[in-house]
Order: sequence, then structure tokens, then C-alpha cells
Amino acid sequence: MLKILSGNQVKILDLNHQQELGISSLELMEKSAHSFVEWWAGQSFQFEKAVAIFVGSGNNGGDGLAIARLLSKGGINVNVFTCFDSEDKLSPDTSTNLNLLPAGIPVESWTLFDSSRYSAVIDSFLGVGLRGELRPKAISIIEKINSFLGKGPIYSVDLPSGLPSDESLSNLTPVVSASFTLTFSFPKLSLLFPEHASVVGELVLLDIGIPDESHERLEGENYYLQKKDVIPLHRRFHRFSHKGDFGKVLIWAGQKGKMGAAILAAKAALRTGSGLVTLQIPESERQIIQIAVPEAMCVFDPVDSHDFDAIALGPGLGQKISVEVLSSFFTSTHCPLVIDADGLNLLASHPELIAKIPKGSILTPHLGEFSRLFGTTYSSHLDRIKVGREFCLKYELNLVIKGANSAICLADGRVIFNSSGTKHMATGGVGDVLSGILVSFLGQGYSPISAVLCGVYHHGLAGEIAGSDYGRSMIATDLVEAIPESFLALDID
Ligand SMILES: NC(=O)C1=CN([C@@H]2O[C@H](COP(=O)(O)OP(=O)(O)OC[C@H]3O[C@@H](n4cnc5c(N)ncnc54)[C@H](OP(=O)(O)O)[C@@H]3O)[C@@H](O)[C@H]2O)[C@H](O)CC1
Ligand SMILES: [K+]
Repeated sequence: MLKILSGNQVKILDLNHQQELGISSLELMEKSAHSFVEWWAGQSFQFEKAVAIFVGSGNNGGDGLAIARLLSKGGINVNVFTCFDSEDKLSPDTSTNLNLLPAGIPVESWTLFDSSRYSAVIDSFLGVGLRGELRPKAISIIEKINSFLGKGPIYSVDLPSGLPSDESLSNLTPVVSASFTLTFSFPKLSLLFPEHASVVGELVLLDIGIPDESHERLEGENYYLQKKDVIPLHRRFHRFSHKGDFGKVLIWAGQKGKMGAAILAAKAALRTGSGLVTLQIPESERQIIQIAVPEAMCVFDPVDSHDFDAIALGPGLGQKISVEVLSSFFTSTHCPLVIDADGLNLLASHPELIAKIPKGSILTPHLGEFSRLFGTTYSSHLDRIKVGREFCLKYELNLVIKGANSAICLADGRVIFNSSGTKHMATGGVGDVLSGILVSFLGQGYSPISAVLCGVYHHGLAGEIAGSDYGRSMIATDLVEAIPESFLALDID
């Protein structure tokens, strides 16, 4: 799995890579520029006017100069806008790239940029080298770049200029508001925070040939979950496998008027491959379940939890369950649980029960549920993750902080950011689907860590698949129906 390093570690990463493979920093910059231009070529852009490229004096600016040369070579009309006072301020590789720029490319001061004359802007002013408060001139440059907003796309190189790589900003005013951020080697941590979504735009990770192992050798507990990581975690079944091998799961969910949550969770568990799904629901609501999900069984009284391989608790449940019932359920249950929605709200009201939850269980709060569970509203994702991580280490639980790039805090102290998903998943019932997917993997004998990684990744991928068909019209049922395609995309049968 790809480790997410800090901005300060980028220089060490590059140096190690250079020493091991004999690649110079200039060659690495060239690779970065090539990866950007290859991505660009795959987008089939049709721009009528020129592309403006803002370049700073550090290596982020050097990337921009190399990109300018390569785009121009490919027939694209580019103008370079320099964000430095004198050439002796340039980093050595940036200076080399300025000298390599073909004579025909106009090079002007950033002050002369007229937003009406360009079709697109590339922002390679500041990258991971930003330190401390932005100086006034840098703020003016960022405002100049942002004067292009509404006139065309802004492509930020590595980071939107002004965004620190590892901090959470409460005020995003002096930050470039990118349409796309194309980040090299690993996603910088701050690109994954919900409070920065408006300046990051679409996030694209570009490979510049530094292997995952080189990242792994450096300190850090944050990781980025990708398709290649998830494939080997799946259990393989054979032709003699029977429905018992695929697990017996219980979903304790639903109340009058909220049976949709129970239906979505049950359907998701079945589509993820559960052999037997039982719903624990109020008896008055049984008909809707038997009609909507004929494959599922229903029970109406508390059951013996030993009969199940995994249990999900919470979707549409309401909060009428007594603390005594919940306490004895946790104490008598030994299989891992998935706790969501009202299950989390019950825990928020009775935090003394948290220590009784079976180890390895998975809690899946969205940001609102997270605030209730931890008793504070966090505006900084960095703070949220820190608290979540300590919680998981203390109680040996796993936590999925849901959202774009869901952050998964594992019981072993790692924090894993998911790469799959789409903005179209922000619709009712999508969380219930995740509960069903997770309990299904747990029931199939996956370890809690494999279950949470596979589950969160599939959920996002199914969302992408359904989103590509339905766009903003996507509903949670479409996501359930896309689960089979997400298995096909990973070649899991
Ligand atoms: N492995 C990789 O990912 C590679 C990434 N590359 C690119 O390199 C940059 C990092 O380059 P670096 O030279 O370390 O730093 P930057 O270009 O991001 O920033 C340096 C400039 O920032 C100015 N600065 C710093 N702090 C401030 C501030 N508070 N206000 C205003 N300006 C600031 C600094 O100016 P000084 O006057 O302080 O020197 C520099 O101008 C990375 O992001 C990638 O894009 C490599 O190309 C290949 C490998
Ligand atoms: K930048």
C-alpha cells in the first residue's frame, strides 16, 4: 500500500531514489512533467486560446517550465508567467528548465496576466516547499491566478498553490482554487481533507516511477488504498464451496418508516456474496422485507448471536433500545460487528458501552455521527483523524470516517485513505449499503482489516460505476446494483 509521506519527506524520498537508481533530480522533474503531459494528452482537450503557466522559483516552478516545453512540443500554445523577481533565486533544476524553454514561448511577469486571453491555467507556483504564512506578494499572485475562476479550468501541479501539504486550513482565501490537482508520487495529506475540497477539485495521482517500497521505508502511519491493494485481500472460493462458507450474517435494523435502510443493507450483503442473511426487525414490518428482499429471512425477537458469523447493528434502527439490552448484546457476542447510524447514536448516548464492543468491530460514522460519538464538532480533519486513531488503538476497533476519500482508522494504528468513490454518492441510503457490504465480508471469514479495506473500496467503486451511468440522479439502489460490476472490475469471481 502506498504510504502518504509529509511534504518534508519528499526531498528524502527523491534523494534515496536518486541514489538507488542513479536518477538525477532533473530527470525526476522531467518524469513528473511527462506524467502530467501524458495525462493531459488523454483528456482530448480542445482549447481555442493559449494555456497560461504560472511558475515559481522552486522545483514546483521547474515542473511547470518542463510542462510548458513538452506541451509546446505537442503543438499547444503556451505562455509562461514568472512569479519570481530574479533568475538567481531559482532552484538549480528550475534554472536548467528555464534555459531549456524554446525561444518562441512568451515569458512574462505574473503581473501582466490578462485572464481574458487564455483558455486554461496551469498553476506551478508553489508545491510542498511552502513554509509558514504566505508572504504578501505570494497572496497577490494567488489572487491573480484565481482571477481566472469562471473563465476556464485551473490545473494545479502537485498542490493548489498556497495549500500546505500537511495542515488543515480554516481559511482558504489565499489558496488557488483548482479544477484539477495533479499530484506526484503520493497524494499529499491535505488534498484528502473535506475542508479543502473546494480548492483541490478533482484529484489525480500521477506515478513518477518511485515504487511503493521506497515510500514504505520512511516514517508515517498514513496510507492510500488503491485497486492493486484490495485484489489480493479477497478470499477465493471453489466449486465445492456451499452457502455456509459464504457466511451467516444478521442485520439488526429498521423501524416503522425506516425499513428502507434495512432493505438496502440486506440487498448489499447479498450482492457482496453472503450465503445467508437474516434481518432482526419489528414483526409489524415483516411484509415489506419479504416482498423487497425474498432472499432474506426475518426474526422478531432477540436471537442467539452465536448463530452468526458477523452482525450489523444500526441502519434505521431508532434509539429505543435500552442500555441493558445493548450491554448484554455486546457482552454475549463474540463475532465482529458493524455499527452504523442509530447504533452509533446509541453509543454516543452511552459511551460506557464502547469498551464492551467485540474487538475488531467496525464503526462507520459520517462526519455528523463522528461529532456526536466524540462529543465535539471538528473543523479540522487532521484533529478528527488524530482522535479517531487514538480511539481505535485504545479499544482495538476499526473506524471508517465516511466521506470523499473515507479515512479508515485501523485497530493497528494505521490510517488508510480510500481512493475510490464519486461526488454522486452523497445521497440517502448509501451508508446503509456500506454496512451491508462490510458485514458480508466479515461473515465470509475476512479478517476485520481485510473486510474494512475491501468493503470501503468496493463501496466507492460501485459508486463510481453507478455514478458513470446515472450521474447526479444516482440513488443508493443503483449502488447496490453496481456491486456485481465492481467485483468484475477487480476480476473477483
Ligand atoms: N518526488 C516528487 O514528488 C517530486 C516533486 N517535484 C516537485 O518539487 C516540488 C517541491 O519543490 P521545492 O523546491 O522543494 O518547493 P516548492 O517549489 O514547492 O516551493 C519553494 C518556493 O516556495 C517559496 N515559498 C516558501 N514558503 C513561502 C511563503 N511562506 N510565502 C511565499 N513563498 C514561499 C519559496 O520561496 P523562498 O523565497 O522562500 O525560497 C520557493 O520559491 C513539489 O511540490 C513538486 O512539484 C520535483 O519536480 C520532482 C520530484
Ligand atoms: K502548485
